[in-house]
Amino acid sequence: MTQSVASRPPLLSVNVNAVAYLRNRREVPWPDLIDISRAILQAGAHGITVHPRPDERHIRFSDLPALSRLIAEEFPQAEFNIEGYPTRQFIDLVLENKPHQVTLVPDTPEQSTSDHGWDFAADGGMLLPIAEEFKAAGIRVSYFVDANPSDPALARQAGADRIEFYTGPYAEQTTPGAIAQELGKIKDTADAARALAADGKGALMMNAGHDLTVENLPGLRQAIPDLAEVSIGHGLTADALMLGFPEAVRRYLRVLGHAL
Ligand SMILES: CC(=O)[C@@H](O)[C@H](O)COP(=O)(O)O
Ligand SMILES: NCC(=O)COP(=O)(O)O
Repeated sequence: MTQSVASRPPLLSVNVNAVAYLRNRREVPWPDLIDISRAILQAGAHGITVHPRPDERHIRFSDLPALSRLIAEEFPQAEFNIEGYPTRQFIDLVLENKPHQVTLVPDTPEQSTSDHGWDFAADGGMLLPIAEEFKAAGIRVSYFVDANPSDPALARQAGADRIEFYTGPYAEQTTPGAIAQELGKIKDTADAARALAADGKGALMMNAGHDLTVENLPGLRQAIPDLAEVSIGHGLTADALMLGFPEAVRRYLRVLGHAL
């Protein structure tokens, strides 16, 4: 995962929360999170994302060691990304399971899904020592952000290696004007992130995720040609119910511009 980003399409990290959610409907071990993650990576996805929540309604804390082992032992080129709100319990869980990347998300425990990025003016001071703790353990730190041009600089001050655009507001638009307006905000924020390269600390790389689909990915790619990575769960899993995971992964890889 060390290639220059400008030279290649965004990497695809598949969020397997929805698979765990389905498994948890019953006291049975299927669908098997590890078998499905293996199939996703064998089909060419570049990584696996999980977002354990405090109530363990989908990913259980006990899922993390086996996922971490799967990637380390069978797919050493792939990336493991753990997302979540940095309580002490979450921080320790991440440090124990050593993902390549942690994505810090400002979700409260009762939220049904993620619906906003960080307010760095309020939370930046709390986040910086947490980012430093992860970085000292060799874990890259990404922050979930809204499309707001003042946020990349604040994210960097809070210790970000990367930002992840919260793409929900773009994905939910249905008219060309509203879509263009959201993409305009994303482009302006991406410009602000790129401009930080001039500060001598290197570029702040950009990820994106939330409600991305084969339909809305092309617009996002045009807005951020140097997007490093997308994490996709709900839409890809919905497609996989029709196509199977390997074919759904290949479909997303093609849309992202990867040659298969
Ligand atoms: C940060 C983000 O947008 C995703 O992680 C999303 O929150 C997935 O979580 P759920 O699967 O619980 O909706
Ligand atoms: N980081 C965003 C993510 O993992 C995917 O979320 P979604 O595709 O399930 O909305």
